[in-house]
Amino acid sequence: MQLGVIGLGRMGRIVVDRTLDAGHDIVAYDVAEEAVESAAKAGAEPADSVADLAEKLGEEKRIWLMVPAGEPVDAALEDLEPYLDGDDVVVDGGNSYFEDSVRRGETTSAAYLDCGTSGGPAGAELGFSLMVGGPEWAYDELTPVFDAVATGPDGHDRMGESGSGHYVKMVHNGVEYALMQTYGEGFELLHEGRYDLDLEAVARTWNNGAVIRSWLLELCEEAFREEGTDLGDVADHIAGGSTGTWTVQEALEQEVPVPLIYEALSERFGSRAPEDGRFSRRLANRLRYGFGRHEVKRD
Ligand SMILES: NC(=O)C1=CN([C@@H]2O[C@H](COP(=O)(O)OP(=O)(O)OC[C@H]3O[C@@H](n4cnc5c(N)ncnc54)[C@H](O)[C@@H]3O)[C@@H](O)[C@H]2O)C=CC1
Ligand SMILES: O=C(CO)[C@H](O)[C@H](O)COP(=O)(O)O
Repeated sequence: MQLGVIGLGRMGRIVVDRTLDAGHDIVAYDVAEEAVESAAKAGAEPADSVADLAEKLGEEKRIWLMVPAGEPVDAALEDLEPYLDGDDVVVDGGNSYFEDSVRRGETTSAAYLDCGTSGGPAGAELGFSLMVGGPEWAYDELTPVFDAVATGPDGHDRMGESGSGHYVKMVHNGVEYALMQTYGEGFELLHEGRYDLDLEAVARTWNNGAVIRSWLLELCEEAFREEGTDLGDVADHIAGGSTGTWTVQEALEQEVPVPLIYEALSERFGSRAPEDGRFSRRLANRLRYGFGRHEVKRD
């Protein structure tokens, strides 16, 4: 299949590499020229604008957006719109707000798939977990691409109608915040508590057979190994927060209690006020590098 990929950063580049490896033909565009050059070196056909990308694609266009959520998605869709019709398919693989995706599904001429993507740059070799919303025929049509980008056929599924993919990913991120918070609290107690513990050894032991083993706990182990058991100069500051905020807003609207997700979100907001460093938040700061290659804020 021929696929256009717009947005060649940490995540989009993985979409390019994995689909090329699976034998698909890629046309690649990014506002950053060096990202396009690098994708071309890997085997993609370079495009120098969204219009150029659309013109290089055949009659039935299949396009994957992997740009930051919000205005960049609308900008790319506006440039694509003159080239699209109902036989085309556009996938938004970023962390877009689900109501934006519903709106875009209604206003874009192509079939629109909202695709929640999990696994992060650190999971590139394994492939991603993909949560897809939108028209069934478009999901079926893109299945060979989803097979390549995901861990395999079990790593993606159609969640339901338009918006449902990004809705599921939003809640996934709320869970991610709460898990990070609870690991942080446990390790903070162990760090401040009565024994002089090697936290890398604790995490490694837990990761081998314990009930609470997980990929995030493996990333805790990696953080202690690379930063030291006291996390060295990792700052008490957690960035991000948009998907967690949407999760809490939606929970309030649905009258579903989500106290753990709310507490995790408020810890992030609290971390941005000047105060004494909190160990749990410093660990969360470092874990975001582990799974997302987000910048580690340092003192
Ligand atoms: N990094 C992560 O762990 C994950 C990120 N995501 C989501 O995936 C999307 C992309 O994230 P990353 O790759 O991490 O971001 P990134 O910042 O590494 O890459 C974004 C790329 O989009 C390009 N870009 C921005 N505006 C553009 C436009 N109008 N036209 C063409 N290119 C444009 C930038 O030059 C950059 O190369 C975001 O929505 C993010 O929330 C989803 C899951 C995990
Ligand atoms: O979706 C992701 C992981 O699943 C991204 O890494 C996202 O950036 C995480 O959210 P935040 O930036 O609010 O920590």
